[in-house]
Amino acid sequence: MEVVASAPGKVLVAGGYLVLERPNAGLVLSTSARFYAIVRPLRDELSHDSWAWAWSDVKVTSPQLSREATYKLSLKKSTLQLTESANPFVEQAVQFSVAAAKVTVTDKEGKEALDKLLLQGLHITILGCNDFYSYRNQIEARGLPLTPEVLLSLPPFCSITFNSEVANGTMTGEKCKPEVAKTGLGSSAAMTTSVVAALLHYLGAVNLSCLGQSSSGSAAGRDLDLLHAIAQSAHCIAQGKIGSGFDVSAAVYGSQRYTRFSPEILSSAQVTGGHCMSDAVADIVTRSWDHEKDKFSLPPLMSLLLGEPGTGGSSTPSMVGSVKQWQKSDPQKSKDTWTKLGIANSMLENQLRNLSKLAEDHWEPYESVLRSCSRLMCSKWTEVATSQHQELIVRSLLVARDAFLEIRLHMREMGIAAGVPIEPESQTQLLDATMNMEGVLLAGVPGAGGFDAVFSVILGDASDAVAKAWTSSGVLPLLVREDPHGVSLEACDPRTREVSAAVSSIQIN
Ligand SMILES: Nc1ncnc2c1ncn2[C@@H]1O[C@H](COP(=O)(O)OP(=O)(O)O)[C@@H](O)[C@H]1O
Ligand SMILES: C[C@@](O)(CCOP(=O)(O)OP(=O)(O)O)CC(=O)O
Repeated sequence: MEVVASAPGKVLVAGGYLVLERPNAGLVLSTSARFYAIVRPLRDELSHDSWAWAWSDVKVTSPQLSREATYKLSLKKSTLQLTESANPFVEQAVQFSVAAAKVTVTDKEGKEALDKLLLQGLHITILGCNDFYSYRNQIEARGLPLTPEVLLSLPPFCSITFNSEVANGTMTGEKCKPEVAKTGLGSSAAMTTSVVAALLHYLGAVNLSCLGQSSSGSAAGRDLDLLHAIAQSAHCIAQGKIGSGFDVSAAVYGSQRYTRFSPEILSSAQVTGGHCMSDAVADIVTRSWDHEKDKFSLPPLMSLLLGEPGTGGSSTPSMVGSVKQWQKSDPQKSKDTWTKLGIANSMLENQLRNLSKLAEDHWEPYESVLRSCSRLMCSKWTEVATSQHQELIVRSLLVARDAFLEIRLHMREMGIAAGVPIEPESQTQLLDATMNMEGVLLAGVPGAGGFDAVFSVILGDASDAVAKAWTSSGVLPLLVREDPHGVSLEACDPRTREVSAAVSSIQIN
């Protein structure tokens, strides 16, 4: 038996920093970039004395990193014997998932099957879509143009390039491993979630075959909540800190309006540091997880485009630290900025929701006015509204833009006050220029901000023109798009799918 599960990467379009504190919300879009985890047994046959084994084996294969790690798994404690950690996210995902399966699979038949699967050993293969990684340097080094077509020509699940050691801390005298050059889509959250999903399904703790019918309270909804609790815990322990968790939530449930869980939920898992797995997991699964994930995605005929300006990387934890420091040192001003940001975030959300509703209720006028606006700069949008509904639609588009400009303004203010480059000048120029292009609704820095990436929300078919304009100004347009689906059970190894797609395209040609 083989189980393949996948989970998406994310883009936080609004709510950066604020989402760290309940009850502020973040608007997060999940993407077409996915991590895949494949779980199969290490051995098919078990010897007659296997029932007495205290240990089984786990092998983790990462073809893109040309890495293979093997571990001994304690069947009693659900812990891996670690001499040197190779991939803390996967290691924690394995420990938490095995412990969760033991805690939740309680029927006799299920337990017997679980024991057998564990004795057979676990072989986990991990694959991340190219969209998670930055290829900008190699493209430039080869003198190729910064176009999506060049990215498309890369083989799927390419080997991963590392940032140069100089860029990664050796200058400060620390000896550290080279870091993967990333695009900022939340690789650790998508990877952890895919591994937890594949393992929990493989071990019989959840059934991911009927995810289509998930709603809160349904069996599929409860399975997703268990998967979320385990993935979130494993992710926090591996990361050594508790962030807002919007990345894991998007990897599990897809695009959403997210309000964080209370960090106290993870206090016992944190105290044990993941060493006494069964106690930690028994505690985690009985806690009442209070994160909120309301349905939210882009209205129809709007698409998400990401670009890599390639001016360097930013460190989210240190930016968060500086913002928190500023909150302490200037409580009055920071509260004021956060209140304004909160209002603007809600305004943006409400307008996007309003547009989705208008599309649902008045599809024809919606479609025609969005198509017209997609060919014009925003200053001309009001001119093309020819009915009352279209006027409402255009008004809503313009209010959404204004709310977003307000968000950018206060994020910049916050960056200046905290002394961190949340929307640095080079990004401001690019974003202003982008927001003035035909058919562009929004352009901003995702998540914590910084130099690494920009996103844009674009009407109708205007994305190609924006991508071309970005290419000519040295910004690499990425292939990734919004895809509201969260975690998913896959029919097969994605590499075989890519091969059959390639074969069929050869036959067609
Ligand atoms: N394709 C892959 N296969 C296996 N491990 C991967 C792969 N891509 C990334 N990783 C690992 O995932 C982790 C990503 O962590 P991090 O850099 O903190 O990610 P992020 O900031 O994107 O969440 C690293 O430990 C890295 O080695
Ligand atoms: C500041 C934040 O609110 C948003 C950070 O968003 P990013 O998308 O920038 O995240 P990373 O992938 O961790 O770099 C921190 C948080 O919510 O945890």
